Amino acid sequence: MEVKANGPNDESGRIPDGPTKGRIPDGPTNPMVTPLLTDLYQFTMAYAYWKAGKHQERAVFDLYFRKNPFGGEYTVFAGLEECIRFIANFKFTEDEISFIRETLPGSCEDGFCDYLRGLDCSEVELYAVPEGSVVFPKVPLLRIEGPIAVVQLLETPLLNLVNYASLVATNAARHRFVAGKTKMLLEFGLRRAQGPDGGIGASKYCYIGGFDATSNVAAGRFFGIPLRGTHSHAFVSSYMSLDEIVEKSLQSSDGSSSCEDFVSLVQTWLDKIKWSNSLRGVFVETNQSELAAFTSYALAFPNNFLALVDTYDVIRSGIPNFCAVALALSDLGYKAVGIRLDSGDLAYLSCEARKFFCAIEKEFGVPGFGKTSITASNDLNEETLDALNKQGHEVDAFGIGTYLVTCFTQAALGCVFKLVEINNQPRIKLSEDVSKVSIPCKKGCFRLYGKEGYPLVDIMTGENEPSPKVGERILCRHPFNESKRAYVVPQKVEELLKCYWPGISGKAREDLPPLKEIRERCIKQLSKCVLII
Ligand SMILES: Nc1ncnc2c1ncn2[C@@H]1O[C@H](COP(=O)(O)OP(=O)(O)OP(=O)(O)O)[C@@H](O)[C@H]1O
Ligand SMILES: O=P(O)(O)OC[C@H]1O[C@H](OP(=O)(O)OP(=O)(O)O)[C@H](O)[C@@H]1O
Ligand SMILES: O=C(O)c1cccnc1
Ligand SMILES: [Mg+2]
Repeated sequence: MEVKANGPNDESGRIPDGPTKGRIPDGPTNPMVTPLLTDLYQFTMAYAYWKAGKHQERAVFDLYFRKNPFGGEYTVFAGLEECIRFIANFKFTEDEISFIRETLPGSCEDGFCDYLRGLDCSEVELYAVPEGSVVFPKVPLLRIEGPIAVVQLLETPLLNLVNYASLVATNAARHRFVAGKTKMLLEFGLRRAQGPDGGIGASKYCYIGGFDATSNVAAGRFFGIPLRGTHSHAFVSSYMSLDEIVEKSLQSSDGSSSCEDFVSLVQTWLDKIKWSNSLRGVFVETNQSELAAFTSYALAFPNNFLALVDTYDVIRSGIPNFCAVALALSDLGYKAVGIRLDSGDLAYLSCEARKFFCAIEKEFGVPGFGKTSITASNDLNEETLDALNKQGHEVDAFGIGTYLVTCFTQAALGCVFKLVEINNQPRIKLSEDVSKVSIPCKKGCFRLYGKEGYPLVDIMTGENEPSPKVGERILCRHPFNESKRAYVVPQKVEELLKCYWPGISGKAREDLPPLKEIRERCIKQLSKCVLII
């Protein structure tokens, strides 16, 4: 079979949405993902297998995790597309083979280099749970079967591609759960992420986990994730006074007229607000450099005016200044987007901002002004979101960075890759810690659904055991806890492991869906699971 070298199929170099049926998937998104992105011991074992003439023995490995992260009850599986891109394009370059020859401790026979030269994943079969699925401990996310030496080489990269992806997608899903369905969630983590791949991966997998958009421009381009952003404190503090604004004219939104001095219009509005019945006394003099920054930003983006209002004083300066600019825009037919709060008591300030907006709507008869959007950011995480909910707040969108992308509360998911069968013989890894004992045999994995269409339980069966059947009672036993067992009569049985890489077996291959579909799967599954947790 023909296997393509790393790199996208698309000649423009763009990463397309997802490979179509029958086509060799493009190479990994990150060009550092090569056959050398593995641990040295995979190569020493591969060499020893080869030397012993054992390398072609057919092995089955399961990739799974042992415990849900963040002390939670579920995990979102992510990273599959990158795994398939990797194995579909698995091929050593001459340079890589030379490096391995020099690197292996002691001697490395030429025959092994010839073996590596001819190696690809055509004899490998990879079955997986669809990406974006809600998954549970011990049930394989991937089942990889093939000649033991090559599958051994895949262990580390597959774990690398699945572990963080699933962890951060789960973290995103948890933030979504606390924030609620109606809030806009923005991933702002690139500056705090663990390097470029951590940043790109976080943006992609937080989107799968239910975030709406990212500030990461590269991720927007690679994956088509919606891009959103505001501006920073630097933009505000870079201005000194309104005199700095030289080009003051602004056309109305329908192009029918032009305001020659938008700055004066803003000042007039600020005065009107200051002396209005309902807002008189709320503020005295606002910060004029902040007003200059807002005015200037509005002149640049009259259709997308969003202001960061906490550089000096949110209530006495930021909000009145924002409203003056927004009302001036409104005179010209534009609708301001909203504000961002990045410090202080976000619950209190968001409520005060909402009151101010509602007062403006009433006072000046601007329909919809009370609903002006409020974005909050600054070290947000599950706990702070929960605290804000409990206090009551008026935030419409949350921008979340550090805690989300670094998975601050749990460093790794802890997926493992275990040999469960070789030459059709089961294999087990024993441990004093019973939760670490591997579950032997090549398995079938099924999700059983109840009457209302809700998932009840995931069950693993030996490959040669009969599969669960709709309407037939089946005993489901916990693998390590004898007392946990239940009879289930499934109303629907879903086979969890699907063939994503058939090698040369001739089996049908599942399509890799576009990112949006993966995200929809995740959101749909979580809406069913979280109800019953
Ligand atoms: N009402 C609230 N309830 C619970 N946590 C909140 C609330 N408002 C803000 N927070 C959180 O409290 C923390 C405040 O942090 P910190 O004191 O470092 O920031 P700040 O002083 O407001 O802003 P900065 O230092 O960035 O100017 C942040 O994690 C923020 O998300
Ligand atoms: O707080 P996070 O969840 O990581 O979200 C991203 C943060 O990045 C930006 O500012 P930055 O933190 O760089 O500067 P600041 O702390 O002065 O706001 C932004 O204003 C957020 O505060
Ligand atoms: O656009 C923003 O407001 C933004 C982007 C990244 C980090 N903090 C904020
Ligand atoms: Mg910050």
